[in-house]
Amino acid sequence: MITVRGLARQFTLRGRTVDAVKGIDFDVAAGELVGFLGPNGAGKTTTLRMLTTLLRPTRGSGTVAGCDLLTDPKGVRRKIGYVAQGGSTWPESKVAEEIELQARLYGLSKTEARRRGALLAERLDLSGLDQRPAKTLSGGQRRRLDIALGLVHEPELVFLDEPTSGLDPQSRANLWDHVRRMRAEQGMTVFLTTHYLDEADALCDRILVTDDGRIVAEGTPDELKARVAGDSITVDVADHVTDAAEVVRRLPDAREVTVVADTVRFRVPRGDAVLPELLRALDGRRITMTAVKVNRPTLDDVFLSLTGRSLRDGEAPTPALEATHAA
Ligand SMILES: Nc1ncnc2c1ncn2[C@@H]1O[C@H](COP(=O)(O)OP(=O)(O)OP(=O)(O)O)[C@@H](O)[C@H]1O
Repeated sequence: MITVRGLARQFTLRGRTVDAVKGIDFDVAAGELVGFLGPNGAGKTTTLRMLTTLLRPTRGSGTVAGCDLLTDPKGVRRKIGYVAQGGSTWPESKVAEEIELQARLYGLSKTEARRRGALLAERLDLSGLDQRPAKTLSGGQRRRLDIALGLVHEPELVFLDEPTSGLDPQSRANLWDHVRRMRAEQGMTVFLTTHYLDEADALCDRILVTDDGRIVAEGTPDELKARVAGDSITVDVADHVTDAAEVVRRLPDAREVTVVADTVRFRVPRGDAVLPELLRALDGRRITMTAVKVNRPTLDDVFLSLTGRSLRDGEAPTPALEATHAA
């Protein structure tokens, strides 16, 4: 459904060149729900804008829904749906009017526009709201209306840019249910961008992990997590964090030791087995531990082990201690 080779985009702003996307390759099969996961500025929106023909690539090639990105952009646009970050509703228009108008813009008859509007409203839980002006909807309802507008012409492939950005946890989970159901009922292919780890984990069949304009890993959430062998341990200390990191580095099989503020993080094959020795060693150096946590691998660990940075909070580890291996 999507094939992309060497896709790149450069911007020039006030004499400065930014390589937003640095030559990426990937494929998406029909019916897949694929997530493009990465931190702010990784190049997700730029990639999406190229795939939806809103932005011309500087280099590379691709086909989207069977049409060539460079030579047949109109063909691509006819076959896809695109739900942008900001949405595109008129604040004063009523929900049903908005959906029907969008359907009419795609050339559907009045009757067909009404039929599809009613169907989408029902599928996206908007039926009771069809006479409400868009400006009175909640954030979650608004996003569902945006999705309805992107699906009105029954595309075989839909692009969602950060679909749950700014929503509260309950509305996000609710939107995931809707996306899953729409995909199952309509057999659509879905390609979405997100910087939420839980969203990628819960929703996507496959994830492309991106950073700084490149794809750094891809796989199912489980495959990606399986790459990061072992548990992650986080130790908070009251003081002497550098000494605590030294203690950790001497533990058998400890790796990826990083320090942020008063916290030492590292990875070992079995977290529970190493704790007694860790406690003894810290005690021996008179270092006061204030908290300790043992976690199974997450997608954030995958990102951390690939890039040395956390996707969750953008924090940078202390460079001197980055990825230090046990002596
Ligand atoms: N029109 C533009 N002119 C100059 N630089 C741009 C332009 N659009 C994007 N960039 C730069 O390209 C890089 C990638 O931006 P992009 O918006 O694609 O990232 P993103 O992963 O979607 O981030 P976010 O999650 O914040 O939306 C950033 O450094 C951004 O500042």
